[in-house]
Amino acid sequence: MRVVDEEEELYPSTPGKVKVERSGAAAMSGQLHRCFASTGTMFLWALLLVAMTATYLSFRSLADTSSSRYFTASWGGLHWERQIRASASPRRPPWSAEGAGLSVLVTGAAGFVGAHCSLALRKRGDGVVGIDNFNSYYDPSLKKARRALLGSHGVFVVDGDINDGRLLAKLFDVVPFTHVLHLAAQAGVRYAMENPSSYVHSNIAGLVSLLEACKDADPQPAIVWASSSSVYGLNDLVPFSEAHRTDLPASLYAATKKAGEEITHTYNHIYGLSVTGLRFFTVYGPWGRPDMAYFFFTRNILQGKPITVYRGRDHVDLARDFTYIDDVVRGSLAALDTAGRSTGTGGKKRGPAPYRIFNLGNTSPVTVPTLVAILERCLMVKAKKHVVEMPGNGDVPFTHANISLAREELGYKPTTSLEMGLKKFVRWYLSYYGYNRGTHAFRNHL
Ligand SMILES: O=C(O)[C@H]1O[C@H](OP(=O)(O)OP(=O)(O)OC[C@H]2O[C@@H](n3ccc(=O)[nH]c3=O)[C@H](O)[C@@H]2O)[C@H](O)[C@@H](O)[C@@H]1O
Repeated sequence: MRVVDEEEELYPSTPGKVKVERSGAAAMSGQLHRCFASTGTMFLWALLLVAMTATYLSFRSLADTSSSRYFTASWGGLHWERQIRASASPRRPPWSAEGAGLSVLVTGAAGFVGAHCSLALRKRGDGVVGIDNFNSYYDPSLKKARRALLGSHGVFVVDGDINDGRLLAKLFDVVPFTHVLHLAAQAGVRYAMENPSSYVHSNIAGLVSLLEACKDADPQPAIVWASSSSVYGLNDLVPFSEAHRTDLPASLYAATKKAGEEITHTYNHIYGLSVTGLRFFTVYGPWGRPDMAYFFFTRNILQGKPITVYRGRDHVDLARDFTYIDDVVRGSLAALDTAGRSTGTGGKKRGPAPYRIFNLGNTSPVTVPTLVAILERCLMVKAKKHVVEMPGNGDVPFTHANISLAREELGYKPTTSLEMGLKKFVRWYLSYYGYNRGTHAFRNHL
């Protein structure tokens, strides 16, 4: 009885397959027992039963070792492969001014930065395939809307998890991706105290699973991935430069991003994978993440609900180097364009490959009260502010990027002020969610 219970837990979405075989085998043995009573025949059938049980057990262990829960995944098949190939094919000829198009696997493609980057790549003629697990960290309907937008531009997004090694291997089998833009992650600084294991699942285990697939792929892709400004942690030298220490994380989120930098370094060192880590600084904009302050402040202000504004020690305001999505997209695409090749084949390094890290910030920090004041102006509604001392929840008092390195090597040059970017965000927010009261006034105002 207990065995069956455990199985139900193991195969929650496929109760039929394995159990049917087993109960089928048991029923069959009963019938056989009645029909063939002679000892010799019984012995033969007993042997057959043992063989069947052995086959079943080896199938089960295979299922276990290859992450059985993915056996039911809705991917695979000729039609699916055709969709993947079509989506991955660059649409600009190799002799075009920009050169041959890239073929990019974007993880977290239904996420905020992932959707914007996928769209930008597609628009300039690169091939893009997305993968996203559509988890419910925030409203999955927003992720699905982003996927629909991508679909309307010919970008196919696979519904799957980067921890599914079989799926990743299949994708690399079907398409020789030139690049991977790895943006799938468990984001959010403060949520790490609520659900620490989700950070390990996505940012550590998921990253390793992806790197394993990349190192085995032939050709190996170049990897550009999202690290975070949070790796600077308690570093108090400003502006934050790539040369500063990053061994003082203030949150588990930051620690997993820092670990990601070390893990990618290992794969670069052992397998010759070309790696570029981008330290994003509080990225915001249209189609953004509802868990971020600017987003839910907007919602609460419009709904007349209070917002909590954290303040640092000695009444010092918190500040962030808020960076507009379009600037980050330009930096990310430049990172893909300048990424040198991976050098390994057959899982073996054939020579040194590039390992790079860049800050992608705005270089002009803004305090949280100023962020609120800008939103109040955009929304023409006064916020109900509730100012509290910053709780010990992983937040750092300020961030400020030095972007010299990205400017030199990527030509990165952010051009959007927080005022301008928030205007665009609010315009999108109102058009996406609709807001009956005074929508027209807002439209004219923006
Ligand atoms: O730069 C980064 O690397 C990180 O930027 C953001 O993290 P964070 O800067 O904390 O962004 P928000 O959660 O939007 O918070 C912005 C500011 O508002 C403050 N805040 C947040 C929430 C709140 O209720 N009240 C409040 O004052 C925070 O303390 C922080 O100073 C993202 O959420 C992370 O995923 C990302 O990695």
